[in-house]
Amino acid sequence: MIEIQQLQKSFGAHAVLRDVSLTLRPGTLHGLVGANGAGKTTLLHCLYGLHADYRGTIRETTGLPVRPSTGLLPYEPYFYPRLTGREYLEFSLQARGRPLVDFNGWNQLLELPLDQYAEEYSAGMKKKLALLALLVQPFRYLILDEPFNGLDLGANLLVMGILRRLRQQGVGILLTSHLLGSLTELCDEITVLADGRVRRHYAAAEFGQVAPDLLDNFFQDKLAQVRALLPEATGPGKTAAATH
Ligand SMILES: Nc1ncnc2c1ncn2[C@@H]1O[C@H](COP(=O)(O)OP(=O)(O)OP(=O)(O)O)[C@@H](O)[C@H]1O
Repeated sequence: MIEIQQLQKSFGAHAVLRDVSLTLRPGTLHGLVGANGAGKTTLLHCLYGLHADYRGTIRETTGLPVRPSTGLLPYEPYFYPRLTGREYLEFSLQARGRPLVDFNGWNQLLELPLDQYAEEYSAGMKKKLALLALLVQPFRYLILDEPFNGLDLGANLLVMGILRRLRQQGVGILLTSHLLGSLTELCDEITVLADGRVRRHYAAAEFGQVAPDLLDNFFQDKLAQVRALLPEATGPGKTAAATH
């Protein structure tokens, strides 16, 4: 199990994470929700060791370091120029000191042109390639930053099926998404971040409360402002906006 306790991370004077504690258990899917800028990516980067200058503790309860047993799917995967998809996969394995494997089985699912330069892939294809690089390796934990973002409908369903299967095999998966429906369908628990803190942690039985809470806590005043900016139409065939 990975335990994050009282995590604090700032960029200069900007305190992004003020006090965040959560756990990632093997064999569970843990969803992380929060508004744009809430600090989700920052949290994942601290967890993966991309930021070292945080306060608080992040530890695997066995005492082993987190990084060697963890794979990260970045929000926007980056690929070196003039590297084919296949070469990127090979590089990913070599960087971890793993032997090369046959990519064909997984790629029959994701259908990427592996002999084309990765930098020339579409955004969705880049996401799939970064995901493929994780799927061909054994990891105890996966950290997935917006795994559904940019994927087509079929790939979304496929990835959901893959994540369920990995969970069943004991992998602990922490993922961010703005697609609340996907998270409630998939996850065992959901943590909502706001103001640099855990606003609330939800067990699966409480998922029905996530959307109403988000609406109540964060958006009710904004919806009132939308109603003020776009008043209800008054006459037949007329819009309020058109009367301005
Ligand atoms: N390298 C950086 N330098 C300075 N500020 C940063 C840096 N990275 C992130 N931030 C700031 O930290 C805050 C949290 O950013 P982060 O990317 O973690 O949010 P997020 O919850 O993942 O947002 P989104 O839903 O838009 O992806 C933002 O205000 C952002 O501007």
